[in-house]
Amino acid sequence: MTEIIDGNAVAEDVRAGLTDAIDALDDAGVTPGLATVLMSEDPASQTYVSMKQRDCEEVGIDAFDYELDPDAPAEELYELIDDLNEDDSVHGVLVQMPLPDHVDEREVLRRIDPAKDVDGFHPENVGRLVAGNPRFKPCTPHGVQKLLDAAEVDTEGKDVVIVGRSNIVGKPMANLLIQKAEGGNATVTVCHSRTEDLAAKTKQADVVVAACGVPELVTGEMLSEGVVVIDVGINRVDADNEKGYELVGDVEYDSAEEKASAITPVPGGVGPMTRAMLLWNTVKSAGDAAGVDVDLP
Ligand SMILES: Nc1nc2c(c(=O)[nH]1)N[C@@H](CN(C=O)c1ccc(C(=O)N[C@@H](CCC(=O)O)C(=O)O)cc1)CN2
Repeated sequence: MTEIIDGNAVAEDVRAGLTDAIDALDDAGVTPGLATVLMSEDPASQTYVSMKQRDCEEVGIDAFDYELDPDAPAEELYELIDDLNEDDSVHGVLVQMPLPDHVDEREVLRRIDPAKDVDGFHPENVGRLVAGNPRFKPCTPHGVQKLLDAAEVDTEGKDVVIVGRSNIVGKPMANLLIQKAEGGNATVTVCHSRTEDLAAKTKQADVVVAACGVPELVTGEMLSEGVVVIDVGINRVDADNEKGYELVGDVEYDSAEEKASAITPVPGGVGPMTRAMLLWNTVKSAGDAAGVDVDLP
């Protein structure tokens, strides 16, 4: 029997577990605040940002929403970040990716105060993660860790194959999984578009994390019996329904499920965890700023 790892349920547990920390901060006169910055008309990005704002309101985090015209000069975004860095009611600054081509993503990430970088993308925070001393774990890989814990998947000594080498998922995921403390003690292989014979790599894996952004790239044929499959992909593909699209992962679900001992669905797998861990990081940031020792789930 394959276990379907329910990301909505695990995310709900994380949100419920944050209540004590938010109450403790409230007792200290602090309300955690998250600023989201959207500079895109991409419908998926707009959906994710509204979901993040709704999540904040649900748990008692102040959501400050900023939308910039995608054609606005990059300086407008840089100045907004500078202002948010100075604002004491803001504990987390999130700039939704991807950004328009004329904006220098590296400059944006460098500009965010590392103490408010709840995405964990600032070079200082990337360095801390690689060194095994993370301030903020990036939300998606952190969410994947929580899903593995919830499904009681122990990665210690296991072969984990990550398909995808993005800065948002593949690279930080690999760094977390190889670590001892709060990591996974796993043997990690990172595959990408130039990997020769991808199936040979995925077939020898105990756990496959698919995060390449290619719809249904990983099929059951490429997996071994009993594998744990974590599907990070969320691709909108054209469909003859009301929305005009459906969401599919980077894994071909039906064939993979036949082989897997546990698998995450799309939607309802990793996506909700990305959002839950953003709340987690924002509450941590507020605690750090206020010098309040909060108990995080
Ligand atoms: N600044 C950031 N930008 C982006 C990140 C990020 O972590 N920080 N990650 C991705 C997308 N992402 C977060 O913004 C994200 C993706 C998916 C979901 C989600 O809840 N998905 C739902 C389905 C939602 C839908 O109906 O479309 C699910 O999988 O069940 C949340 C966040 C890129 N940018």
